Amino acid sequence: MGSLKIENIKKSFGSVDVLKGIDLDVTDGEFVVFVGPSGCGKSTLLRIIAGLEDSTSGKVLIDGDNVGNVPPAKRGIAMVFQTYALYPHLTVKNNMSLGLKQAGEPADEIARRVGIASSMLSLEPYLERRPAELSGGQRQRVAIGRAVVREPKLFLFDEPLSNLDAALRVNTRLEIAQLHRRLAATMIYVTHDQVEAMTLADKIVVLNNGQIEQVGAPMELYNSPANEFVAGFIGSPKMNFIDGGRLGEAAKTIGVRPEHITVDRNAGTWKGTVIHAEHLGADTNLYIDTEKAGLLTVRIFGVYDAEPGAAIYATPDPARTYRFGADGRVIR
Ligand SMILES: Nc1ncnc2c1ncn2[C@@H]1O[C@H](COP(=O)(O)OP(=O)(O)OP(=O)(O)O)[C@@H](O)[C@H]1O
Repeated sequence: MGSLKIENIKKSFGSVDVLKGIDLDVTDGEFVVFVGPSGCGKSTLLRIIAGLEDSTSGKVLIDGDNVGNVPPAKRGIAMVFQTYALYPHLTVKNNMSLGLKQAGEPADEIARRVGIASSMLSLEPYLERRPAELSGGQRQRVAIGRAVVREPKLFLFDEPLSNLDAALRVNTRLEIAQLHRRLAATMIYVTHDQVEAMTLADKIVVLNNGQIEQVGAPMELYNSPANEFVAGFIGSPKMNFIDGGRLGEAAKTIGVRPEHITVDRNAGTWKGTVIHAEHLGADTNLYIDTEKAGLLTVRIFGVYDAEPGAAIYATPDPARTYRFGADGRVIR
């Protein structure tokens, strides 16, 4: 079991309110990702769940028990950090077993759990190596393995992939997704990378400035963002925001994603000029300066040849256009 409930968690550092009342329910087995811009309070919230930081007020309940006075080691959680935090003088095997030895687990049980974890994470060839003899991706797998052997109620990941290069990030992301499926464990994962959030999460919690902006399944946030912040944060390239006044609309802002605009050389809604084309192979990102709607990013599937300076028309899909009020909330 590994359910988590967070009730009205607030945290201030001196006069700075870093978390302003967070409520959240995580059910057993769920993969929940905290995402948000730098400094929004993601790591602080994770550290409060782990017990590494005290909240100023509010409650954390794990499997229904208030863990306010329970030290980190007794909360049934295992945490994986960005920096791996491995012991440099211990072998991979001993890095993974140390916590269990300290907890007094019998040797055969330790061997069994290390065996399972190292096979799951393809670490068998490296068990006798020290961290310095491993690549960054392998080190992070050891750190994850060390968490797995503890069989925790809750896994907490604090930006575990951010020190890896792009290719390794994709591989390790896949491994974490598979691990979640195999263990059916509850995982809480912090990242500022919205692609990681979209691909891993059952449920995404979008944080901004110490508050939750929206909680929902990845496609729910993509299709039905509650407000301008979430609309702009989820999706890449970012949603285009156009001043409603420019378009003669009552809404303060009109939003349309780059992939929901089509282009044509001869006719369309907004006449403009190609500023730049980015050829990504599978898609093309076009930057178009339009008279009516200003600068737009348009994502076209496939190759699209467009010379800077060429005249072009952009047409938004009216069914995929969002309207936001002065308070930033979506108008339905
Ligand atoms: N010990 C501390 N003392 C004072 N301020 C702190 C402390 N720890 C964090 N903060 C501040 O709290 C805010 C939230 O920090 P936190 O690390 O939770 O953000 P984050 O969303 O995880 O950011 P990042 O993505 O950059 O890691 C920041 O403004 C940070 O400067």
